[in-house]
Amino acid sequence: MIKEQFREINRKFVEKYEKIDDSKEFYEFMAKPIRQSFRVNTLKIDVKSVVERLSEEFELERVPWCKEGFFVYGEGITKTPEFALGLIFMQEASSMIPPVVMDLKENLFVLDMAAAPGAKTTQISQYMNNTGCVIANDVKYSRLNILISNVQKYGCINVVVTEKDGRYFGRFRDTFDRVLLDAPCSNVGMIRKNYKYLKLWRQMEVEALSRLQKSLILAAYKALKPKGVLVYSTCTLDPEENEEVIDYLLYNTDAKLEKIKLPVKSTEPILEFNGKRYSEEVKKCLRIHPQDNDTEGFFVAKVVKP
Ligand SMILES: C[S@@+](CC[C@H](N)C(=O)[O-])C[C@H]1O[C@@H](n2cnc3c(N)ncnc32)[C@H](O)[C@@H]1O
Repeated sequence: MIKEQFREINRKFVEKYEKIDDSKEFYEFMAKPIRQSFRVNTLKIDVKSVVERLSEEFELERVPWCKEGFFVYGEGITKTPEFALGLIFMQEASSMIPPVVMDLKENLFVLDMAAAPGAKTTQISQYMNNTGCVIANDVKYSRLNILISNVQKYGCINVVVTEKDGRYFGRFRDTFDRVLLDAPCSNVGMIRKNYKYLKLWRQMEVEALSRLQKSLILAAYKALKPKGVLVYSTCTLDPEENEEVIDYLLYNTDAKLEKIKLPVKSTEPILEFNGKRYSEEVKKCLRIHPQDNDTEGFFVAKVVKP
């Protein structure tokens, strides 16, 4: 049984996840290899042309919640000229959601607080049609090369890359029209991609990340303009890194949550965990378990500033 295999690798993980999702499907999908998907880069080409050409070689299936997104079946998509030329970006389907719900349009001032390697930065730039300005920031010098090379490869001329701790941006009060905090997290959603994330998972690390995420989201909210939109996302399923972070923001600021309406299946957000009760408002967040849509596990919250 898959759960028992998981237990052999990381007993504490299974003990905790018995309280989050103990279904057979959860473990089945956690062990199943992830489907490949890509997003068409409409800064360089239209969706129809790419789909027509790639359909000669691959079976494609639309991602229901992202009109430029496709699942791809068959080997070799990263060996195609489309990939080499930056016409498609290999991106996990659930990770396409945050830019889709940011209400992006031309000429906005946007902060992508934790941006490397740039999947969402390039998607944001694309939705702004290369206008306005996107500050794509990451704290890790070693990850900036890949961020910069993706920005160049995908033809994003409205992006400026910075190397700061995300909390630095809190000083720019009421500045950005949109902020994305795609936070560093314990990567439980990525276990499907690589079992190393199961081996590496530690509750102590989850708690440390939760503290970091709370300070990052507070800075992100400070930097947001009134009437602006802040999107918070993680690719993990631990409530301390998801609902608890959003509950913390709601408790400490005047932030409001907006319900995310997309054609995507989801799991009820968690309202109470280990004796901590969260605001009922967190019901508006999107908690995606791997079996919901056969994707990575993912969490998204859409916040607005009055
Ligand atoms: C989930 S990844 C971001 C993925 C990226 N948004 C994308 O779509 O390609 C989280 C990122 O947060 C960065 N990070 C970690 N701590 C940070 C901090 N204090 N401030 C800013 N970025 C941070 C990591 O280096 C990592 O690149």
